[in-house]
Amino acid sequence: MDYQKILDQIHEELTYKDALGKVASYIPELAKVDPRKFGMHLYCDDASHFSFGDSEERFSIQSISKVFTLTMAMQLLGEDLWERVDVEPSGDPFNSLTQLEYENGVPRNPFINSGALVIADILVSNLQDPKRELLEFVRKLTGNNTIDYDLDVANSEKSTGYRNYALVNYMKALGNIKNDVEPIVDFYFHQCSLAMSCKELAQAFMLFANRGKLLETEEKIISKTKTKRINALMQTCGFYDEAGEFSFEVGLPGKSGVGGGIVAIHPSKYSVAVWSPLLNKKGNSELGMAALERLTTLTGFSIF
Ligand SMILES: NC(=O)CC[C@H](N)C(=O)O
Repeated sequence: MDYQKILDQIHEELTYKDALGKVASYIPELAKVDPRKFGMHLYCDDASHFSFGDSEERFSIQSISKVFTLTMAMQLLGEDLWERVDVEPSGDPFNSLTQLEYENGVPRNPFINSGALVIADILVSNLQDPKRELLEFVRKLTGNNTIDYDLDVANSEKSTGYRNYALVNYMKALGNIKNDVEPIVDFYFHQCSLAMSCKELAQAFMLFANRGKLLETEEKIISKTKTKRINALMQTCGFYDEAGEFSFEVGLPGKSGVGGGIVAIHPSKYSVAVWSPLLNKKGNSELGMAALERLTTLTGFSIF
């Protein structure tokens, strides 16, 4: 498969000029990002790399970080985790409060904000220094020790993160949060501020395309069963109330973030990341979704 040729075609076909989406502005620091940015990186299971555009420029990975924290929490708690968070698509926006009301404070899944905040609570309970351990985990997956939090983004979100504070407070009132509110949201805003490039995200997510092992060393990070479950959750819940649309158009497990990044994997073939900060109304990258639709159409392969 000539992946570079396919990526070049995608680069030629798609431009920010045709996109109707908008850069996220509810986190003030994200509003400063250049809307013309567009990059894509595909990492193949034979260790070859293919890319175009701004694929090596770091951006705020935002909700993509929820896959890393879920992986860490699954390692720590095993099956007990599912008593605190469910595994069903929400059909609601990522920051919705309403479902919690009639579902007793148990979030629908770990990829909506409420679910990720419960995961953050679990990591705060079980780890000495969760921010450092998350950083170490992501650095290990990428083999890159320069990956770090963007403190301007973390502080910016903290200053406007009323909904996330509300979600934690509400779940605490309903008994599904164990720690104080502040350390949980502090960890959550940091995880969302992780700055990574498409190349680094594709490297980090290869684990999920490679049955839980690092590609370079074959070191096992998580079991095949956990890998299967994380991929299933990305497939059904990775795009909030647009998870069906992403499955329909692209047909791969994936995860998006309001920084404009999307990562997807094709088990036993590749991991791929794309970045364009222009978001559609559901908070997913408009060009990113289009690029991945073209990828599975032009290659003729998806998981379906
Ligand atoms: N969908 C996202 O990427 C949302 C993450 C963002 N930090 C928030 O909590 O609102």
